Amino acid sequence: MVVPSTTPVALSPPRHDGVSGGIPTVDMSAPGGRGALARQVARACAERGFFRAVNHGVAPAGGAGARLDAAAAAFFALPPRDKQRAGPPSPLGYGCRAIGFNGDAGELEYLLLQANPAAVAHRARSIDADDPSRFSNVVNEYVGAVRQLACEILDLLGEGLGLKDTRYFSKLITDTDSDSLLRINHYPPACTIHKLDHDDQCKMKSGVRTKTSNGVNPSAGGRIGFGEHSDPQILSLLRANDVDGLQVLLNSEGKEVWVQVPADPSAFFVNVGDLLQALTNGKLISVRHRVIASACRPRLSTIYFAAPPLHARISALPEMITTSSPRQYRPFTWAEYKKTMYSLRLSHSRLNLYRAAAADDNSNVGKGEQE
Ligand SMILES: C=C1C[C@]23C[C@@]1(O)CC[C@H]2[C@@]12CC[C@H](O)[C@@](C)(C(=O)O1)[C@H]2[C@@H]3C(=O)O
Ligand SMILES: O=C(O)CCC(=O)C(=O)O
Ligand SMILES: [Fe+2]
Repeated sequence: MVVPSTTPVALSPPRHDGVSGGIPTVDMSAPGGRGALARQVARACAERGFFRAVNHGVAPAGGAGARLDAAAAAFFALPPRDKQRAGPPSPLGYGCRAIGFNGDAGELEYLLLQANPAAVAHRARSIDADDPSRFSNVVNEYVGAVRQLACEILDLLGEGLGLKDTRYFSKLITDTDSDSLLRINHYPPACTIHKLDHDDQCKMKSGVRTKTSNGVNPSAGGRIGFGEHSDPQILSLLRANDVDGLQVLLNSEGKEVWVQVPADPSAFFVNVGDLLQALTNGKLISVRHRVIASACRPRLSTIYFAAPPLHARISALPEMITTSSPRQYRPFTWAEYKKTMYSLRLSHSRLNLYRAAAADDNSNVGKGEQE
């Protein structure tokens, strides 16, 4: 059962195996050898669907990450009218408060970009009109670095799971037609004076109306920055500044509890997406997470969503299917899954619509079923 509260559980002290407060930490440069690292990554993704990657070698201080953060901060500091030129989100582009097409909303503004150079160059024209290549160079540099880390983690997973083709997952996301995204979220401070600024900013836009979202009452203790959901893609890599807000839904002694993820600007937070859960026949779990944006300072986060090409067939790998672990999901394409996901609310457990047992009855798939 989901604890119906925005108050997360307290953290417990670190365990000997790198798990602190239920959140595993993986040292990507640990000396223990590749086999041990692969097992650690696979274990974290199987037990939690989530881990904190440290010493990853990407975006060290002053590097690609810092340059992207500076470009993003400069964009979000622009007057509302200038930002609106990069919106409304289609779903790509600049968005303010409204998330997706079905009435979800959060206390944030964002840029959502297709993570390939041609698409970034095109979008940059409306994001940095003075010098579009300045913005696209910074984004492309970051995407190149973070994609490399995503591939490394996916290869470790391939090894840790004992796949015949250990590079199966990483090949999906390096295909030239890969449908990966980069999202930059800016959560304004929750303090009243700034909140008014943000209200003004969002009023400028198209007058999008939103239904109450996510089934969570923000007055129960926090402002919903980004409502509860799982990420639909293969793997997500998140980096944020030093402002807390991210929470993950973890299982603790048979109960589901929201756990606060302490901010760590030097780390990447890695989470398993729906497609990886389907490809591993449910062995790895697509973790549900959300952002409670109650801090008095702005939170800036950047998420790389590693995805396959639209035509990729998502079917559990043979090694993941055994007599004791029969096929859980029917095969589908990423294009088919995307269509379903855009017809649903943010919090929907959309992968359940593809359960093998439910496959004979496809009446709910892609028809905008609401929870
Ligand atoms: C409400 C929605 C927004 C979303 C598409 C969806 O219909 C359901 C999934 C949402 C999500 C969550 C993770 C990522 O932030 C995102 C870009 C994605 O791929 O799926 C968003 C979508 C979005 O904001 O467009
Ligand atoms: O902004 C964050 O910290 C997380 C947002 C998120 O989960 C998402 O954009 O999918
Ligand atoms: Fe997410």
